[in-house]
Amino acid sequence: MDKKEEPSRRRSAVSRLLDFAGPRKALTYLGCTLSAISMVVGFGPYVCIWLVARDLIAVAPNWSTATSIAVYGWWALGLSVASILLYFAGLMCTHLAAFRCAANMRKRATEHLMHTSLGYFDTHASGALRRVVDGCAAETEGMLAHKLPDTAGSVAMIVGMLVLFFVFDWRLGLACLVPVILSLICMFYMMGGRGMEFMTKYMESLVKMNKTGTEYVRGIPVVKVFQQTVHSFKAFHDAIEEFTRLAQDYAVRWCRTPQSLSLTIINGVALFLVPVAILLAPGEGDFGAFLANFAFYAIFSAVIPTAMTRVMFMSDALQSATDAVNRVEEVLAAPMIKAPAAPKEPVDNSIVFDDVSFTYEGVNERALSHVSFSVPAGSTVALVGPSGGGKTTATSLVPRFWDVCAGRVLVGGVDVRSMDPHRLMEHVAFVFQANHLFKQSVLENVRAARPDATREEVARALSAAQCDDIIEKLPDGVDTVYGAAGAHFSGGEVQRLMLARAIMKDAPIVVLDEATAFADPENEAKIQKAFSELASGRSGEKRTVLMVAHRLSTVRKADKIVVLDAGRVAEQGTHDELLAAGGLYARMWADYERAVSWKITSEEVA
Ligand SMILES: Nc1ncnc2c1ncn2[C@@H]1O[C@H](COP(=O)(O)OP(=O)(O)OP(=O)(O)O)[C@@H](O)[C@H]1O
Repeated sequence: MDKKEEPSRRRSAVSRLLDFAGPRKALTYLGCTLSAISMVVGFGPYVCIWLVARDLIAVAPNWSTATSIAVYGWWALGLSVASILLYFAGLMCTHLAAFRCAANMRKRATEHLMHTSLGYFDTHASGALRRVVDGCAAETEGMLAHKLPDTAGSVAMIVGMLVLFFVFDWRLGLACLVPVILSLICMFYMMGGRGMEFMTKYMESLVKMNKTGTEYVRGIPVVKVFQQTVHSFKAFHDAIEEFTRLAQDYAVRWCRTPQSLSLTIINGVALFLVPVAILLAPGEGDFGAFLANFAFYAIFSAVIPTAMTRVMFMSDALQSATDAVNRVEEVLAAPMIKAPAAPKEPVDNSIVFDDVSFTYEGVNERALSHVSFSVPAGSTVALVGPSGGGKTTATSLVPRFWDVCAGRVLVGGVDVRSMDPHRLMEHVAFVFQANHLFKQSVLENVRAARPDATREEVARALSAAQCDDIIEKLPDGVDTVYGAAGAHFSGGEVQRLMLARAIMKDAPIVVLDEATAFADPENEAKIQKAFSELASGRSGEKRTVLMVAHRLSTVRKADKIVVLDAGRVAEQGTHDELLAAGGLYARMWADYERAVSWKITSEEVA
C-alpha cells in the first residue's frame, strides 16, 4: 500500500486537496490571483498617503499650496474600494472550490467505506472513522476558503514591498529587510519537521480521544452497573489527559511563538529603520527628499508584520490540512472488496464450505481450520458449539466480511470471490447480531431491505415474523419512530423485527446469527414461528438457511447440525444422529436439558 502511495504523499497537501475539488480547482487559482491583485491594489492608498506626505514636506510651511491632496484622497478611496471588491470576488471563488472539495472528500470517503470489506469496521472504531470522514473535511474548508487566498495576497504584498524597498532608498530598504529575514527564519523553523511532527501527534491524540470517547459512551451502562467512576474508564481518561497536555503545548509553544514573532517584527522594523535613518540623515544633501523617503519606509514597513502574520498562520493551517488529507487518504486506501472482472452467476441456492481455513489479521491462532460442510438448497443447517468455536467467523465469510485464507466458500455453486458483491447481497439475506435498528419508523426499518416495498408488503413481512403484538403496542403503529417515547424493544422483539427485515428482502438464502441465547417462553415460541416462516419462503419454495444457534431448542428441527469446536468441525449430522453418536453435541444437549428441567423445577417452586 505504502509503495503505491509514496508519490502521492510527496505532493503538497494543497495540491492533493485540490484534486478533490475536481474542475472547481481552477476557482481556487482564480481566487488566489484575485486576492493577490487585491493586495497589490491595496498598496494604492498607502502610496497616496505617502504622496500627500511628500507634497506637504516639499511645500512646508506653505501648506495651502499643496493642491493635489484632494485628488490623492479620491484615488485612495477608489483604490480601497477596488481592493475590497477584488478580495470579496476572490473569496467567493475560493469558497466555492473549498465547499466542493470538502463535499467530495466526505462523499469519496463514505463511498469507499461502502465498498470496504466489512471486517474493516471491526478493527476501526466508528468514532475514529466519523472524525476522519467529517472532521478532516471540515478542517480543510477554512484553509482553502480563507487561509490560502490570504496567503497568496500576503505573499504578493511581501514581494511588492521588497521591490518597493529598493526603489527609493536601498539603504533604508535594507534596514527594513533585516527583521523580515529574521522572521522568515523563525517561520521556516516552525513549518519544518518538528512543527509537522507535533501537529501529527496533536491530531492523532484528537482521533484517539474521539475513539475512546465513543467507546466510553457505549460502555456507560456497564460503568454504572459496576459503580465505577469516570476515571475507571482508563483509556478515555488517559486520552483526555494526553490531549489536554498537547493542547496546552499547542497554545503555549505554537501560538505564543507567532505572537512574539509578530511583535518582534513590528518593533524590529522601528529598531532597525530609525537608527539607520539617524545615521544617514547628516550626510544627505536634499534633506526634504530624504525625509519623504523615510516617511515612505515608515508607512510601508507597518504593512509587513500583517502580511507575515498571515503567512505564519497559514503554516499552522497547512499542517492541519496535511494531516487531514493524510487521514482521508488512509481511509481511501482501506482494502475494498475485490469485484471479479467476469462475475459468475449462482446456479442454485446452496452454500458449501470447502476446506476453509481462516486466521484474523495479527492473530497467530486459526479461527477456522479445514472446515468443510454443505447447506443444500432449501435446507436449514445450524452451527453450534462452545463459545469461541468459530461459528460467527464462519457465517461472516459468506457475505465476505473477510475473505478466506485457504479453501473456498461457495454460494449457488460459485466461489463468493467470483460473484459480483451486489449480486451476492441480493442472493443472500444476512441477519447478524450487529445489525441494528435505525432511528426511523418501524416501517422504514423493515423497508430498508427492499426500499420499493409497499406498506401492505411490510405489514405482511411483520405478520410473518410474528411482530403483530409489537406493532399493536406502538403509539403510531408501524409509523412509530424507533427510540421515540414508547418505542423501545426487548432483545427478542428486536430479533423478530430483524427477521421481518430478512423476510422482506425475500432472498432465497438466509444467513443468520441468533441474537439472544435466552428469551421468555412467549417470545421463544414466536421466534420459533418466525424462523419457520422465514425458512418456508414464499410461493412454497423453501429458503436455504445457515444459522448460528445459541439455543439448542432452535436447532432440533434443523436438517443438519454442524458442531464447531476450536475452529474445526467436531461432528455433523441430524439431532438424532448426533445424540446417538454420544459426542460433544450429545453432552451439550444433556447440559441443555438439565438447564431446562432446572428452570422448570425452580419455576414450579416459585
Ligand atoms: N475480529 C477478530 N479479531 C481477532 N480474533 C477474533 C475476531 N473475532 C473473533 N476472533 C477469534 O476467533 C475465534 C472464533 O470466534 P467466533 O466469534 O467466531 O466464535 P463463536 O463460536 O461465534 O463464539 P460465540 O458463541 O461466543 O459467539 C475466537 O478465538 C475469537 O477470539
